[in-house]
Amino acid sequence: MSVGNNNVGIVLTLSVVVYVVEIREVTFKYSNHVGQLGKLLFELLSESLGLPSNYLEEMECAKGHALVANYYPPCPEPNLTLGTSKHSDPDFLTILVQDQVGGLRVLYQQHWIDVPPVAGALLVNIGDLLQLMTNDKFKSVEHRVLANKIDPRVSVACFFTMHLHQSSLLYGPIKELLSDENPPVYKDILLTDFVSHYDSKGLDGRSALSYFRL
Ligand SMILES: O=C(O)CCC(=O)C(=O)O
Ligand SMILES: [Fe+2]
Repeated sequence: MSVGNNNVGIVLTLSVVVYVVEIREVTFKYSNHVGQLGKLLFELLSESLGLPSNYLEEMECAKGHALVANYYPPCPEPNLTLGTSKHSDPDFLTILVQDQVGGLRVLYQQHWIDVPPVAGALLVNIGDLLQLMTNDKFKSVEHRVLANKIDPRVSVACFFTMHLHQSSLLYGPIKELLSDENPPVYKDILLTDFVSHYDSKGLDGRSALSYFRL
């Protein structure tokens, strides 16, 4: 190999390293910001339930989050490919940023409704665990993603979840929300119960929550 080629090799390697470091920094910053936003949302959600504003944070709902980047290659026949199949998120809350391509749909009254991308907007989904804690007051929406015929699509989901942490807390319908008219419809569970059921069930299109109904 000539000296010239070596130089090109070194420049390319350096560019890749700089690029990877930049991606790491951007990801780290985004993770911090979205984590703060999650904390604020849990405060507002606690208040909207008539609970002290730190209630959901005390329940460790904001303690852990995981970022997942999704890439959907284009497909000439979107109906013949999976995209993301029907599911509800197995977490407390999800904050999603999607690009301008579209394809996300939510199930509302047995109909699939498009969620059109709005520039600069974040999308917030209630997850299964918050549905369980609120005794069905908040709903973990079922959704899916169709691939686009022409354009690739990218989204980044931030899942507020304790899947990656150990927690000995019990999660069940919040006692302060229960009454004779609103008895608990779910068992109290450990997060490990939820995670092992979710993992063993697989992506079969059915909610993991029904397993924990009383
Ligand atoms: O790509 C999207 O818009 C949503 C992806 C999703 O539902 C998920 O990762 O749980
Ligand atoms: Fe999802």
